[in-house]
Amino acid sequence: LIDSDTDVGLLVAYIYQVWRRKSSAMDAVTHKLIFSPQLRVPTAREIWEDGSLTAAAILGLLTIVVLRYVRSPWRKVPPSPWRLPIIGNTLHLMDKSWLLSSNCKQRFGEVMYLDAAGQPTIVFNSLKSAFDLLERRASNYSDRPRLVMAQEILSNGLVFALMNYGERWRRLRRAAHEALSKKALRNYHPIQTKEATILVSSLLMPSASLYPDKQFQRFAASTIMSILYDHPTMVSEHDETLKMIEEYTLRLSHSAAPGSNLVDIFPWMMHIPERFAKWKREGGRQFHEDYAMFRGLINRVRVDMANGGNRPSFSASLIQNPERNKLSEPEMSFLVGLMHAAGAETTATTLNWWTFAMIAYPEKQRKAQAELDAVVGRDRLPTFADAPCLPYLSAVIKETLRWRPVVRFGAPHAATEDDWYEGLFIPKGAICIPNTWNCSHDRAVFGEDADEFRPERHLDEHGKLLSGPLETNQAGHVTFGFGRRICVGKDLALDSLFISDGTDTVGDNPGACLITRPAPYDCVVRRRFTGMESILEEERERLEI
Ligand code: HEM
Repeated sequence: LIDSDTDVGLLVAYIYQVWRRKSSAMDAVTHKLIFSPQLRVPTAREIWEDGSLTAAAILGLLTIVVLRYVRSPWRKVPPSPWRLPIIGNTLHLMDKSWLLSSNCKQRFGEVMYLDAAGQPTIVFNSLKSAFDLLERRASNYSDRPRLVMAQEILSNGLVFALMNYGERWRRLRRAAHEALSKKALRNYHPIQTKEATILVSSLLMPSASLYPDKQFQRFAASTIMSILYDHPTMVSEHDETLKMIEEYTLRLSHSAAPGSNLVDIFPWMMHIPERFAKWKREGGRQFHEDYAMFRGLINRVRVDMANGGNRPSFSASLIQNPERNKLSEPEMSFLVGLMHAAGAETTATTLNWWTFAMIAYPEKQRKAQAELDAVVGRDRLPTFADAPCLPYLSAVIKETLRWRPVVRFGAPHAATEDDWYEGLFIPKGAICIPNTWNCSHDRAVFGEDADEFRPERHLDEHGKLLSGPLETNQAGHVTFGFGRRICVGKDLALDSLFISDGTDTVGDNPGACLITRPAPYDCVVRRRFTGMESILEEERERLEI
């Protein structure tokens, strides 16, 4: 009979009454509630007039409150900084440099709790905690938090990366996974090789900017557009299609940023009729425009295929398997469109950090060049076939991704059910954010020199690339996220990074930065040996650039 805090409270009140042997009214209450629901419940007036009954009621209520407090799992949420009324820890969440500081981890530990205006939020500050939950208990941590503006209004629920964990996400993930499988990726190697040749040529041009970011942006955007839509190589960043897609990417990332829309803080605003909410009308109009753009791009591939074109592309592989993928037209259009948003900027910024690392650690640059000279020689450009023989270069890429992860905080996951981790309570619906920076600089995993750029940490004593835990999420690939929501374009990104590495770079180190992209730095790109131009020229002719 006694199976809740209320029952215990009632029992305490009843015992008190029996002890006082006074009130028959209290007997009536307990009898009614526990034994015989037909009995009459005393009125509030009767309780009020019977002094000892009032005392019993207060005692019962106090018992319930104390029990609820003592037993509440919320007392066991992870350590948390002080909170302000109403907004809770919102200011802490917005202070990214504080979240990234070692002070934050030292004070609040590996798993930290923040209350974002009533929304429970968990930050994972160590690789172990992020891995234990987001990866090992992935079935409970693969959902995404609700983003009303970015997902519901601007995208009609179609942004795959923001989708709730469920049937639709699974269907889209399977389709994306197949179109980006290792086998499918081989089809894109010629595109990546061609783009890498253009990149190296443009970096070596005397007019090239001192800060190579523009070239990296063009390379990444053009590569991904060719892979997605078989789009012709983009010679400049002023390409019209590219501009439209980049505007979409910007809109999506702005609208998904925390605190940028009132409707995300007060989701009830979603019920305001459109005629009173301009933001809703504008969002709906924008959705239709974006859909028309993405649909138009896919239709171009369809027309090309109907005319006998058989060049591989991400869109073509989705179009070819309509039965298997079971994707509707809007699902397909937004899935392909998202791939650009997710893959272009991330790849370009990683290349920028790679250049920065080569400048800051010239001895590592020399080592990678020595490996290239030994394996590839000086009379041709490296190819994908060389990759297995270039472990040091692969380690350099892994280390770049670890040392300066382009996304300092991984995409937020959400807990589907209440959970316990090492005695700490993680409530259902909590937003779970991996602090990628802290995870990839975790001294418990990477040692005391975690802040150093040291590609050797990914190699064994014979210079071979380590497999096992290092090959999985435990090291270089933390930057790609965790569990079932891990980046679906990871292998494609690694291929693009591999084929575009390997130029000679010197310059000034502006010091470590906290922001995602390095601050502009001076950099000179120069050829390492004579004859380089003619090799590039031959390659350009072969690839018909
Ligand atoms: C260096 C390059 C890249 C980095 C650092 C990166 C990083 C990430 C991260 C951190 C996530 C979130 C994972 C999580 O929720 O735990 C993610 C998800 C995703 N990435 Fe990437 N990414 C890169 C390149 C790419 C490329 C080239 C593509 C597409 C061709 C891509 C497509 C996606 C998609 C679609 C998702 C959403 C997955 C889902 O929610 O199920 N990414 N990426």
